[in-house]
Amino acid sequence: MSASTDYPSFLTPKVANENQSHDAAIVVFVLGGPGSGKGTQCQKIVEHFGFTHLGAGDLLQAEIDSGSENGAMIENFKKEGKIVPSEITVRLLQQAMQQSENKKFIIDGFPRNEENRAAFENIVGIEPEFVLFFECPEEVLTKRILNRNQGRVDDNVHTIPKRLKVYFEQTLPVIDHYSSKGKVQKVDAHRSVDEVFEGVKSIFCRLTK
Ligand SMILES: Nc1ncnc2c1ncn2[C@@H]1O[C@H](COP(=O)(O)OP(=O)(O)OP(=O)(O)O)[C@@H](O)[C@H]1O
Ligand SMILES: Nc1ccn([C@H]2C[C@H](O)[C@@H](COP(=O)(O)O)O2)c(=O)n1
Ligand SMILES: [Mg+2]
Repeated sequence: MSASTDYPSFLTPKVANENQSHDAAIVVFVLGGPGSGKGTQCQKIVEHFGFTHLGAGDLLQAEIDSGSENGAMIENFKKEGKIVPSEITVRLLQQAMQQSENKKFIIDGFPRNEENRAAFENIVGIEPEFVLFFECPEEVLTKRILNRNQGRVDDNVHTIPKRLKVYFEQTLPVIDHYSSKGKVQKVDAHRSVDEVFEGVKSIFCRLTK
């Protein structure tokens, strides 16, 4: 799969159920622990497969930066490693999807908990095509985050354990949910960026058959 115009067949818009029209969006959720490489790999997926990348955390950060009325509350949740109320995050995702001319989205860092998942289902009404899951040991996650150096308010020894706790207690059950529906595509993320992307590519290519 080389050019971004060379889309695999599963990306062709289709009618998933009676509530979805022919031009319904295609959604892939991207999950994994904090620092597992979701954002890094999403950039590469965009380049190779022509998706639009929507980072839930990035959209929330943009709300903070814009000085919106919810900004201070969102920043507090982020500092404490907590999940922002789903209605806010889902509305931001929905707006970004509606404003995009693309209909193929990788949604990174979402759904982080059961409330996120239910809100997306109720408000947006689209089931993910599949869920890409980056699996990585906890100690590697911590090292990567502490080395990230991007000035994030949550990349510190106070917040990292809280983020990991939320991941294990709230996000893994969401992954289990999709796993029980046969929708999870797991990738070993404890390898180099290029090796991880080889795994990602093979998943996209396999799903075209
Ligand atoms: N395969 C890899 N090997 C080593 N370092 C990596 C790898 N993938 C990403 N990194 C680095 O690890 C850090 C975290 O990566 P990234 O920001 O992509 O993770 P993330 O899953 O989006 O994290 P978060 O959930 O906190 O947003 C970055 O500094 C990135 O450059
Ligand atoms: N579905 C989401 C995604 C993110 N957040 C908040 C809490 C996270 O710690 C922070 C950063 O997200 P990341 O960039 O690590 O994906 O944003 C949330 O509340 N709900
Ligand atoms: Mg990220």
